[in-house]
Amino acid sequence: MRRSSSHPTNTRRIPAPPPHHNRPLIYYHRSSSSNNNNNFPATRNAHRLSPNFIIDLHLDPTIAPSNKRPDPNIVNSVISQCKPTPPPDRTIFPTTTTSRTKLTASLHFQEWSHTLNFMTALWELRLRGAHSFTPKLQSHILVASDTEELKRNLTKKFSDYIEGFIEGVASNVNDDENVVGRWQAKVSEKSDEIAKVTRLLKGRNKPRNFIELNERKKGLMAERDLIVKRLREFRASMNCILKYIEGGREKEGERGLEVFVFDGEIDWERIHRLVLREIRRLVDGLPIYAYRQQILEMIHSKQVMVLIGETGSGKSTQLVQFLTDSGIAVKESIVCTQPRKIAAISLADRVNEECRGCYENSSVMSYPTFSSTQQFGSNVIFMTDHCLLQHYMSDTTLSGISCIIVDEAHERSLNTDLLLALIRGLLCERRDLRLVIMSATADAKQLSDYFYGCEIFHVEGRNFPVEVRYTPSSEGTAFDNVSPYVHDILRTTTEIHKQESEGTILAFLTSQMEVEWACEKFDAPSAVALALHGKLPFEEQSRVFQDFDGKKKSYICH
Ligand SMILES: Nc1ncnc2c1ncn2[C@@H]1O[C@H](COP(=O)(O)OP(=O)(O)OP(=O)(O)O)[C@@H](O)[C@H]1O
Repeated sequence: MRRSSSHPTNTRRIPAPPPHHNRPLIYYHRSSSSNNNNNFPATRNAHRLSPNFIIDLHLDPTIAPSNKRPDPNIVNSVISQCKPTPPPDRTIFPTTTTSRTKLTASLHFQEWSHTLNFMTALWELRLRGAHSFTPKLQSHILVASDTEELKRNLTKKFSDYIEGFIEGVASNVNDDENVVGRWQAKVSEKSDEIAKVTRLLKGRNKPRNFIELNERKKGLMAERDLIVKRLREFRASMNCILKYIEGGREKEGERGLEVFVFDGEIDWERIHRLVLREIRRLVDGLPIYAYRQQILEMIHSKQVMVLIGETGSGKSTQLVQFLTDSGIAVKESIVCTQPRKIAAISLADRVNEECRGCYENSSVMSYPTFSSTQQFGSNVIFMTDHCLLQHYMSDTTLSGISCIIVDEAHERSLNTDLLLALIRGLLCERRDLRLVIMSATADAKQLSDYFYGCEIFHVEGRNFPVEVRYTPSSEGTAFDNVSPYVHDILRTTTEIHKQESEGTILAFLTSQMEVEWACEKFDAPSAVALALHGKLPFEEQSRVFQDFDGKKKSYICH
């Protein structure tokens, strides 16, 4: 039978804890140079007890800048919100924060029941968005049933939280978080519109109106289908997490390929990050998200596939994450090649940002240039196709790689084509190696024919309204040694910046000289012009990602 809150079997029992305080006692760790090297103020030593349990509160260093000492008031406010749970016997704030994960405070307890309540309350508050600390338990008295009890409590909290999202009811999530509810409302809205258009189609229409209405209906149905698919993906992922934390419980319906493969003890911090990333994916609504399970099923069952999706559909940033989550990179790396260094670096940065806390540190890397010392130790590596070719030269089996994604295949550069030809030869030798050829516009049939008639998967994209504006050309011939059209582009770019309060402009010119001239002449107080062409050194190219005091940007490209 479950024993009461104390631990009668504890032979190291120390003096009884002080009565519970209304407010926690607060101590600061002293530096090691202090005369009193026991870390507690001498006057308080009477209260000092070796704690049976410690809850360390860690803060993600990416949330709190590393040079800033955590504010004790924030911790105290969190502690006060954990009421009616008894507060810790002692709270200690470290004075230095050098670790990668910031230790913000240590909460000391003597009683297991108080520790359990506190841990549960802390996680509940975090799930409600009240704080960003990760509570980590240190137990000086190891009792197996304690661990089980804590796991049961946290499983219940997390299950309620996740089920709140799945159902799309705001019982456990607030209105802002009720993203499923909002998308479901959108599905109903689209269905109503479809019904309205269907009624109009049944009436008398001129042929032109009929065609327009029919097109509108098709568009609405495609939009609704995409939302329904995204919701299905979201539920599949949430069910997968639920199944894991609840120890293999099958959820009714919606069984498909496991989108997450879990291993070992539950890491609650990671689970929370995964849930938050799924919510973000649902909110962002990238088209590829709607096809995640279909794509994964194809990649897991076939060795090669061609993936075609419109620009911005999420191919480069999402596919590597889907594959990592589904377990393809457990032992070996997924390599995604890019034709340009800047793309390899910026994609790695972006993916790292999106999946912060979902994988181990250094799980996503970029190798923009080749080095013979490079290892395939990360889950995902973005590299230039040239870099992968160099690796092939030193190891023609490409050991350490489980999946190669050749991105931007339509560019058909010498490196890309050579790489594809070499991988084609390797596929017969390494039956475990998978290849995905990705592009927005490549000739999919040609690529499929070359790769033994492999499957082609199309990701239907989102359409955005495009407004075409014609600018009357400047009269006369070239002046200032540049063509009149460059003056026109400069004038139009400046005008758009004056009219629009936000947004970035991409302008394409035909030579490096024109780009440099345009950047020099660009003059709009609220914006900066940044050159982007292949001959720029990498540091200069990277300027496009910098922030210029919140000013809008124009990328003048060649
Ligand atoms: N560095 C970034 N900063 C902000 N948003 C980004 C960044 N990179 C990508 N995104 C967002 O992610 C979305 C998907 O980008 P991604 O590169 O995965 O698309 P894609 O289908 O590979 O496009 P393309 O065919 O042009 O390579 C973009 O529409 C954009 O909203």
